[in-house]
Amino acid sequence: MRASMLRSIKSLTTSASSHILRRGYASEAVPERKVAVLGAAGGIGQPLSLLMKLNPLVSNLALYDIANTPGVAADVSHINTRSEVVGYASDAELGKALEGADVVIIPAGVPRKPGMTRDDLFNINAGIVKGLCEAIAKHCPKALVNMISNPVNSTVPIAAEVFKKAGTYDPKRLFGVTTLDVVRAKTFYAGKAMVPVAEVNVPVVGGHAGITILPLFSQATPKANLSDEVITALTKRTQDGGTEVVEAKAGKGSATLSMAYAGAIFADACLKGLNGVPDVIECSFVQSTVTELPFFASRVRLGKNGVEEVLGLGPLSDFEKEGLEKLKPELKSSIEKGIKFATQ
Ligand SMILES: NC(=O)c1ccc[n+]([C@@H]2O[C@H](COP(=O)([O-])OP(=O)(O)OC[C@H]3O[C@@H](n4cnc5c(N)ncnc54)[C@H](O)[C@@H]3O)[C@@H](O)[C@H]2O)c1
Ligand SMILES: O=C(O)C[C@H](O)C(=O)O
Repeated sequence: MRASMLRSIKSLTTSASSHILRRGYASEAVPERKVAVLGAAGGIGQPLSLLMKLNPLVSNLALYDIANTPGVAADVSHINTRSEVVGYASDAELGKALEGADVVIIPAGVPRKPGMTRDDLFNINAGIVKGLCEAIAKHCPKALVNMISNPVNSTVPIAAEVFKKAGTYDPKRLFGVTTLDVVRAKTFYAGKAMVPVAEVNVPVVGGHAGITILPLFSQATPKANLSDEVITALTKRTQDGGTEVVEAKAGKGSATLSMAYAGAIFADACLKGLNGVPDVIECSFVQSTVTELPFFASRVRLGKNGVEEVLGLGPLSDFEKEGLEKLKPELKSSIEKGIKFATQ
């Protein structure tokens, strides 16, 4: 049983790496890339560190947390893949963790408990994110920052203001990770449309909290003839996906495994973009002119400098147009809350 499981994991990583290598460059041309995970010993941080260790595009993996880092780093470092793993365990070591990083992934911060909104995490997580972004501005100002810590609708504007204050802000390099919304929308859609989940594409736009999450099922592929009732239910389930997990975990945190998967997909897309792989497109919460709001999640083309192009929304159904107008006041206020926190 154990041997066959190990064989499956090995074949999974081998086929994943050869697939990635096939998509743009020969193995000998894969550049050196350092990825830093801040909050690496947490519920998301641990499986995300594992998945980044399995990614053949990573040459150096820096695992930083304020608690339990040595054990996680030692454990992950024994895996026989390309990257060299170093753990960094205290504030004094944060600079070294960040130095030379191409991509910094931030899952540091507290998760929700049942009955809480993501905004209820603001008071603790805003300060954590601010401190980490100050260090990024100092030690790796050119890194692509993948913000996972909630509330994403506010933590991304906080990061932008910290970088502006430090004189290092480049909107092309700051991303709110909304990939889990896309992962959920794809899974739920495949279940209802009875299509192979691996073939499904669904853009999810707006933000990352409740009604600010707007899946565009009218653009989902493969096409399926779903009723308005089913589309409404799919939309609600995608918007409440995080809460579904928080309630199921009953006080033991929020999504960690599916988030690690989503975070690994997004970081991999950033690395591919940096490496010059063409046509890498993912949804992300970025500085945007797609609507009147200064930050908005939509499909983004990734390239050698981060965001190469923020893509528009495409044609929306009446239901989606209504959802778009409804989400704007909440998203605007979360963005303003983040900006106010960071500028005062
Ligand atoms: N964007 C998304 O889709 C998404 C999905 C799931 C969870 N989240 C968010 O991700 C965050 C982390 O969730 P989790 O379940 O991993 O929580 P967790 O409590 O299991 O882990 C958080 C980790 O962050 C560490 N940490 C705290 N302060 C730190 C600091 N200053 N520097 C470095 N590390 C620090 C903690 O020691 C801990 O190991 C939460 O805010 C959660 O809401 C976002
Ligand atoms: O719901 C949460 O609090 C965590 C995360 O944002 C999620 O969508 O799962």
